[in-house]
Amino acid sequence: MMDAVKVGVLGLGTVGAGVVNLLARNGDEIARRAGREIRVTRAAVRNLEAPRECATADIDLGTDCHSIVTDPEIDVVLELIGGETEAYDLVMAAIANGKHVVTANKHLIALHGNEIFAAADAAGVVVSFEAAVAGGIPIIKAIRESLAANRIEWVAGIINGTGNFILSQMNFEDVSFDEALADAQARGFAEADPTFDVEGIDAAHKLAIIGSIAFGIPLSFDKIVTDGIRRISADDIEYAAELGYRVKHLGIAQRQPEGVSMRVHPTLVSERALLANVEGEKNAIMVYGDAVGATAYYGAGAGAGPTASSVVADMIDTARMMSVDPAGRVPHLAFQPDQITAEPVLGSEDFVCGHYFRVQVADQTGVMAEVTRILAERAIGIEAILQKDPPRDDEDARIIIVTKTAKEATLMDALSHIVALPTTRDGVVHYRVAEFED
Ligand SMILES: NC(=O)c1ccc[n+]([C@@H]2O[C@H](COP(=O)([O-])OP(=O)(O)OC[C@H]3O[C@@H](n4cnc5c(N)ncnc54)[C@H](O)[C@@H]3O)[C@@H](O)[C@H]2O)c1
Ligand SMILES: N[C@@H](CCO)C(=O)O
Ligand code: NA
Repeated sequence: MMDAVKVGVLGLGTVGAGVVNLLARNGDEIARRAGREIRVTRAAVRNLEAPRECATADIDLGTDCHSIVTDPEIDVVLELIGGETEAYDLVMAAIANGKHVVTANKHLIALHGNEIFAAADAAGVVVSFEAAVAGGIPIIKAIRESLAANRIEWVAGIINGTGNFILSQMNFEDVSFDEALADAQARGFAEADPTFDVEGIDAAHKLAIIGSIAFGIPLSFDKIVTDGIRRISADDIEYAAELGYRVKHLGIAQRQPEGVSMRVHPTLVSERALLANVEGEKNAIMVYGDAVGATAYYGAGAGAGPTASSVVADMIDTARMMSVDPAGRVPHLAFQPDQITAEPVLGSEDFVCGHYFRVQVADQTGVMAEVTRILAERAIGIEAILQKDPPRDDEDARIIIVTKTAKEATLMDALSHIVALPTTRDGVVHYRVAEFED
């Protein structure tokens, strides 16, 4: 066997400790797969006295990340400190020093990946990031390699475990949003700053990576339409259920007639669809390729073991292709770097999908006819209608409508006219609807 691959780890928290433990447990078998031992020789931590979830007796432990990324003895750097600025400086320094890098940091890759991969290509090193999207689910490898023969039409998934956990708790356990979030934090799924989970930012980081490797476009985090789960009400979850839908928080990257749409938002999904039935902190992603059709990937999107599973798989890949001519390696963003082309990324006004909306109106004859006339004038078809009494008010009625596919700008124009009717009492609640072929 060849010499051991020497690994320096930055950050020994949940994922870092998970990696050390996994290598300790399965190291022999991993070496049989990789063709050489993968050995963590150094690690940098913030506080040497803090308790660790892994054994460190065989690791040279220090507090200076920079001395690891510049150490001539280190072959591969694992960036597991998280965050944006410091991680960026360390990863760029590691690349400049000829190190291969493995990271679980979606924030870093989504915002700085274009620059990081260009630097890595120029230096002849590899930066791997399977753990950054959907933790233990091998979705990067699936899209980048296994589906490489396809023109990918769309990818849709539950890619934030915390958000899905909160929605499931609200749905089945009848707990409040804040209780469910506190539970997710206690269980260790939530980001250090949980607004990243709740506002959809974490999912948008992951979707930027998915969209890029699916369509061969640059990472475009700033163009993703992003909406979180805070505004989802128990009433709408109930009305949606009556109409045969579940409200899920999805990331969707889709080819549309005028470009690609990339969006993260609460979405009504048919209760029969696979994605509607993914509960708790689990992640699931569907990828539709023109040759293969719809494919689905399900599993743990977070946690020490699942995330370490992807980090170590990337280390095995790295160990195998360290000796391979860089031109023969799998490109970072799935397409050859000179073949990545910027396609128009659509704004929400250009999205074409079904829509759910709820509006409160005076409970009088003719009001429903007015609302449906406004939709018909714009050729917006109706899929389903529900009328409900609002809580604590018997003079009003709530109208809930699910439309057929319509351009969002057209729907918004209709809603502005509906809001302007003298019989409309209250603002409009609006969600997008998706139908996925399983
Ligand atoms: N935990 C998960 O389930 C999960 C899943 C997928 C991806 N990730 C990503 O993996 C990365 C690590 O996440 P985590 O959950 O292990 O976080 P964590 O907070 O448990 O661990 C990070 C560790 O890095 C240390 N650290 C921070 N700055 C440092 C520095 N300058 N020098 C030395 N040590 C430093 C912290 O003290 C901490 O122990 C993040 O990018 C995260 O988004 C985590
Ligand atoms: N906070 C993230 C962790 C995994 O990326 C989630 O809940 O999915
Ligand atoms: Na993954």
